[in-house]
Amino acid sequence: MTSETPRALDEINVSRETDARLDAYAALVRKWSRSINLVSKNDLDHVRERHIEDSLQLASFLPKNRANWLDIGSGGGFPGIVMAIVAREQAPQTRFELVESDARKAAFLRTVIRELELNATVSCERIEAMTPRAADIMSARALAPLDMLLSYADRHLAPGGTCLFLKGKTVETEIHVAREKWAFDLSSYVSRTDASARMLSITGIHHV
Ligand SMILES: C[S@@+](CC[C@H](N)C(=O)[O-])C[C@H]1O[C@@H](n2cnc3c(N)ncnc32)[C@H](O)[C@@H]1O
Repeated sequence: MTSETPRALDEINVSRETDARLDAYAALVRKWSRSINLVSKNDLDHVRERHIEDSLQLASFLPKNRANWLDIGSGGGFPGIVMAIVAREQAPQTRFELVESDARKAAFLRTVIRELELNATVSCERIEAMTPRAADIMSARALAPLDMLLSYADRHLAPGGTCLFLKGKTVETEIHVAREKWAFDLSSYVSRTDASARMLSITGIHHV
């Protein structure tokens, strides 16, 4: 097993305007969930606590300078839309691309981007089929095991770029398996929404 000592994540404060946008986004998730499956039925009354707060943990990694942020397997927009909402005020020079292969979810994401006036686009494609993006930051939540995410990063991350992955309780095993194929620098952070989950920040990815 791997033994990176997880650290604590910084507390995130958002303005009243950003908070209102996050609430408007949660309302859109609930509305569209009547026809498409964006979050589980059990989570519909807890979108803010279970999905938005979890995604918000990446906000302290918003870049200070102009940057391209690639969120893959975005689904209903976690964490990509949440980051684009925070960035609208805190890092407006950051441009987001959300990759989602399901056409109905991609249509939902485009609606949110339009209604909340976000600096983001949606690519309705499979990540494996896309031309390399040279992203400064790549994020993913609940998409694939770490070794697969690193193969996507190897293709789509710019040199010196950073991956931010929200991972559940299998994280230690996933890190162990990934280390058989990949060398990388890892910082691990304890999730504020679930003590057994981790936020991973990964740089310097290359094949072993
Ligand atoms: C389990 S959901 C997670 C969605 C979101 N990230 C979240 O945390 O709620 C995974 C999403 O990734 C999309 N997806 C799965 N494989 C993909 C691929 N290879 N390329 C692009 N999107 C993919 C699916 O359509 C689905 O919406």
